[in-house]
Amino acid sequence: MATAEKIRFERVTKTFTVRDTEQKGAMKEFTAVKELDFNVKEGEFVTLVGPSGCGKSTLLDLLGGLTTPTRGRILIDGKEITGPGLDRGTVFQQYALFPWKTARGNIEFGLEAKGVPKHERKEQANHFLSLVGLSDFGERYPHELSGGMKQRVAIARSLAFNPDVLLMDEPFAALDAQTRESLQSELLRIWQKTKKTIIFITHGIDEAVYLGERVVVLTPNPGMVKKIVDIPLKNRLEDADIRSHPDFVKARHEVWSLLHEAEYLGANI
Ligand SMILES: Nc1ncnc2c1ncn2[C@@H]1O[C@H](COP(=O)(O)OP(=O)(O)OP(=O)(O)O)[C@@H](O)[C@H]1O
Repeated sequence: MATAEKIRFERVTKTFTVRDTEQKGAMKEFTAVKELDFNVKEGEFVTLVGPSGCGKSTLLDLLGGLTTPTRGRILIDGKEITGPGLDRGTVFQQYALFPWKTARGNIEFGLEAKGVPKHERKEQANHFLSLVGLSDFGERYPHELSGGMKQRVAIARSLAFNPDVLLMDEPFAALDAQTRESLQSELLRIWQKTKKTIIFITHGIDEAVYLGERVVVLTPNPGMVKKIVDIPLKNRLEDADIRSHPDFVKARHEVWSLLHEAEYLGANI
């Protein structure tokens, strides 16, 4: 069971300078996320939901070290994030694979950059191809793979870097419903095997509840933590129809209700 603290958001606020549409030529401050203050435990799977524009990607950029907080700080293992690092891997909605490299080549690329010798690269690529169920597809190029397979390669590539934390930005949003469901359970399986800490952004309430041990619900404009909902679901993988289980239905309803409170009126969920 997860115990040690892995990530800590300390009153994190991010503002952007934007054009003031009411005053020609003037600029103003726009607060994307405000006073985020919560912790993620080592090995925990946390999902984040909120309406469009509530700052989910901003939060992930901050975690990835691509931008820095305007106020507050984010700590990983007690150390402040000051930039990108191999301790964090990101999987995006678009597969971002190199089209000129095979599935295996895409996975090996990160290992090569890390200076892993050739024979070890091959072994590790085999391991990760098998982990994502693509042992027979290593020599295929991205255009020869389905959307779900491409996303599996992207996950394998991120895992090959052996990051402590996996950041996932709506990774299954572009997939059809059936492929999405099968990748969700595959991701749970991978998480159980690898024990990574996962931060997963989604628009899907079902997805958030199915995957997350906790769901962080964000408010729109600015993005603040509305509530962190515990999802005490057991047997997610063993129960083929877990989404019909009363505990799932109850948790789903709680998140749904939060996202339909007054401040979300007019927001695009
Ligand atoms: N570089 C930037 N400059 C100015 N404003 C920005 C910048 N990046 C993001 N924003 C604004 O910050 C807010 C949060 O954006 P962000 O992309 O994080 O939202 P999101 O929750 O990921 O949205 P979606 O669910 O639609 O992907 C938005 O209002 C966006 O316009």
